[in-house]
Amino acid sequence: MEFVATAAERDAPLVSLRDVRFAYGERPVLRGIDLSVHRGQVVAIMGGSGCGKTTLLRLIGGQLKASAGTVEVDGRDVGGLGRAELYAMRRRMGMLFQFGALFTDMSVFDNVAFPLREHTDLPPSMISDLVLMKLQAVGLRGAASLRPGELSGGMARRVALARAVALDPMLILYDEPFAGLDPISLGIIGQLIRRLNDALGASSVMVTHDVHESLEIVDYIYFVSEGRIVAQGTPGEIRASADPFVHQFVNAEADGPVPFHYPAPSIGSLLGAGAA
Ligand SMILES: Nc1ncnc2c1ncn2[C@@H]1O[C@H](COP(=O)(O)OP(=O)(O)OP(=O)(O)O)[C@@H](O)[C@H]1O
Repeated sequence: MEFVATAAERDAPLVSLRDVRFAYGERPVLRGIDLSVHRGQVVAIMGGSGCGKTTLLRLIGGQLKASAGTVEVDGRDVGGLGRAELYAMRRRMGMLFQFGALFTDMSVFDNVAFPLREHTDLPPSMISDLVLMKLQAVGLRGAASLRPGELSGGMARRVALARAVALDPMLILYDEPFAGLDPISLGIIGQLIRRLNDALGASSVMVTHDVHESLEIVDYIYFVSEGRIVAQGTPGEIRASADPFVHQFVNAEADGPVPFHYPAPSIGSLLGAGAA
């Protein structure tokens, strides 16, 4: 039977988090997150170190389960999926992990072919065509036979991008896609993230510290602090915002609402503790 999406289903967000809470053991990390990613959008999640951004991506990707609240992707409650359903859902998600994490003992070609070989029964000739198309899309068709060790950091990130979109995902999750890149590579990766998203008709969620690059390419930004969304808006709204949080991020200020120190007892109490 042919499945025809209703207008309401087409307009519903592809990703929807409602009052999501999560703790590692006793330690609460997310304290009630509401967030939506509409179809076709590229959305950035920003926040200080350790505020729970990667945890949010893992919840959307189904690697973690929320302690409370719901995480829906394409109308399905990710936390309620069985193993086989989750596997099928993940096949429709592309993931770019921190620093790309290519397989160093495989060629560029084999790295990009990996998800196709894992998840499909396509014949080698078709896999080859698809891999070369993805490498062409990131400008690296000529580098197919190289090993990751022979690539610059920016090139390696582009290969990781090609691998993340090898299966034409509906949703692409990026964890710090700009980390460690020089300014030119950073611009190239930003443009590729936008272009691949639009060419594939996908949606993207990107965890990043890079506010300036993000403002150039995303449709919407969420700022997370202490487990909550503290600010959100389109790039235009963020640029015009007088919110102290947003201001601290946009201007890369060390002092502001985002604490510099990991929570700890006062140094005075610790220094005094050893005194006789
Ligand atoms: N497996 C784990 N077990 C226990 N605590 C964890 C685990 N993973 C992360 N944490 C803690 O949960 C908090 C949120 O971690 P998370 O990686 O989501 O933050 P982040 O915002 O992505 O940080 P960064 O920007 O520094 O990568 C951190 O304080 C971290 O120490």
